Amino acid sequence: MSVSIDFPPSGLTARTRIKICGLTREQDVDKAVAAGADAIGLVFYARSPRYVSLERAVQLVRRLPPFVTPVGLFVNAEPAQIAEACAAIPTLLLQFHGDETLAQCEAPGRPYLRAARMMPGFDLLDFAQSCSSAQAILLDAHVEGYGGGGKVFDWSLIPSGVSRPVVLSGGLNHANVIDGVLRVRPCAVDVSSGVEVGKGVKDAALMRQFCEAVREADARRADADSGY
Ligand SMILES: O=C(O)c1ccccc1N[C@@H]1O[C@H](COP(=O)(O)O)[C@@H](O)[C@H]1O
Repeated sequence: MSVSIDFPPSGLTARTRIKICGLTREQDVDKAVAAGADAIGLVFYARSPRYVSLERAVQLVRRLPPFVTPVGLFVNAEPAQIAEACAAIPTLLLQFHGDETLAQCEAPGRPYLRAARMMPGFDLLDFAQSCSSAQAILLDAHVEGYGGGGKVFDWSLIPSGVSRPVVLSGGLNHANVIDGVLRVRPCAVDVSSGVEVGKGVKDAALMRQFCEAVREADARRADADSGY
């Protein structure tokens, strides 16, 4: 039986969720949670400078309180690697950031985010239609090496009427995220480079400033929506 999930239009989203990605150290997990992250990203892509082994990821996930979601980021991974991660971390939400097919995204049987690498000419409407089982489409800049490049893409490339909720990503930081939330109205934002002092090394103050900026954007958005 196929199940279709109805999602709230972005205007009804109570608050913009925050994912902080590329964590490699316990102290950064604690600080991300304290700053207000709803999700933390664990990069299982071996070519990334933010790569964590599964053993390390399990240690990091143990730090999480209830209701903070661990997200496993994969780039063209072998099914066995994904299955092993799902078994070791039962609450893992999957993020596919490579060239995975729909069948490969659905095979683990877990909720997943599908990354779209935005560039002029990319048909996001068609892409979202083809990922109908994705919990959300994560919009990132098209960069060499698949992602985590700290590059902002042209938000005017996002058409209206995308058929899945969107997560805004790509070069976000505390200075530009308010504009991003107000313009794109995503269900969530995702940041990595913009809260780092070194690859995989996060900064407590930058994470806090980022989360505060998102809350500020939500307040402005609520005011705008209520006609203040
Ligand atoms: O973080 C990485 O190293 C990475 C590697 C391969 C694919 C994606 C990766 N990170 C994701 O990229 C986006 C944007 O990150 P940034 O804020 O521009 O640095 C984000 O979704 C990360 O999860």
